[in-house]
Amino acid sequence: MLARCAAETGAWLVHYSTDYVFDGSGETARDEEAATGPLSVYGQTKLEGEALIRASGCRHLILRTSWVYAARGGNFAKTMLRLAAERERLTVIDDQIGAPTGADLLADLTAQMVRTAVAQPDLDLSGTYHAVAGGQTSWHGYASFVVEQARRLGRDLKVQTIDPVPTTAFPAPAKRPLNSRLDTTKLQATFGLYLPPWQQGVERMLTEILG
Ligand SMILES: NC(=O)C1=CN([C@@H]2O[C@H](COP(=O)(O)OP(=O)(O)OC[C@H]3O[C@@H](n4cnc5c(N)ncnc54)[C@H](OP(=O)(O)O)[C@@H]3O)[C@@H](O)[C@H]2O)C=CC1
Ligand SMILES: Cc1cn([C@H]2C[C@H](O)[C@@H](COP(=O)(O)OP(=O)(O)O[C@H]3O[C@@H](C)C(=O)[C@@H](O)[C@H]3O)O2)c(=O)[nH]c1=O
Repeated sequence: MLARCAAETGAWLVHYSTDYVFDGSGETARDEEAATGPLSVYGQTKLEGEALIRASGCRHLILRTSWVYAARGGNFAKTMLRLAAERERLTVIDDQIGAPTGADLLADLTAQMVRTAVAQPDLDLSGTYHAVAGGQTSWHGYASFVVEQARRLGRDLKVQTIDPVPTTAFPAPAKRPLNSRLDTTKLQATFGLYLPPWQQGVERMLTEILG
């Protein structure tokens, strides 16, 4: 419906999509042209949303992102902080690889992209872009970084050990992709934007909530 309205009025539509549109095979970063293959209903419906937007003919920016966090609301980092305060031992998956991405970074990117797209209609910047922070890690690497930084910021945590475990040790009703690496070359080259390493944004969020 939003896409139809945007097509009728000539408005731009910004849509946030996900790494979960892919099947997570392999070990290299996927670009926007890579074949999709969602493993879950969530990924499938996100992919269908993308397709409907493209088919509507509206001008759009589809931003595929991953592992989103913010200072407000719930997220994986906050779950880890809570569990690390309660328990001596955590077990965290180390074979799913991706990039934690801050909602603030996404907001900045979106603002810049919309400004450029609207100012230069002849360039036809409508399309799909991978939008994640730089670098990569596992959920285990992410959790370890959060605990280390929280301690640096003076938080007293009970946790002594963070055990790395494979996905198979963490049964979940919805399957998650193992490889969530997204190649952001297109976004950076098209809009001249820099994507900082994921640690920078996570550090900033922790300083905001703990500092
Ligand atoms: N979290 C992640 O790691 C990732 C998320 N995304 C995408 O980002 C988007 C946001 O995800 P996330 O922040 O995790 O989701 P949340 O569930 O945390 O937030 C969804 C927000 O949408 C609002 N909302 C839901 N339904 C409606 C509706 N019918 N009308 C108006 N508002 C509505 C909710 O309002 P209320 O609080 O009032 O219910 C809530 O504020 C989704 O499209 C998701 O697919 C993509 C990649 C990664
Ligand atoms: C709580 C916990 C989770 N985990 C694992 C399970 C899971 O694979 C991973 C992250 O858990 P979450 O439930 O936060 O993950 P999840 O909700 O699947 O996160 C995803 O959300 C959707 C919206 C997206 O689009 C994705 O990009 C991604 O961010 O951490 C552990 O290994 N140990 C733990 O103690």
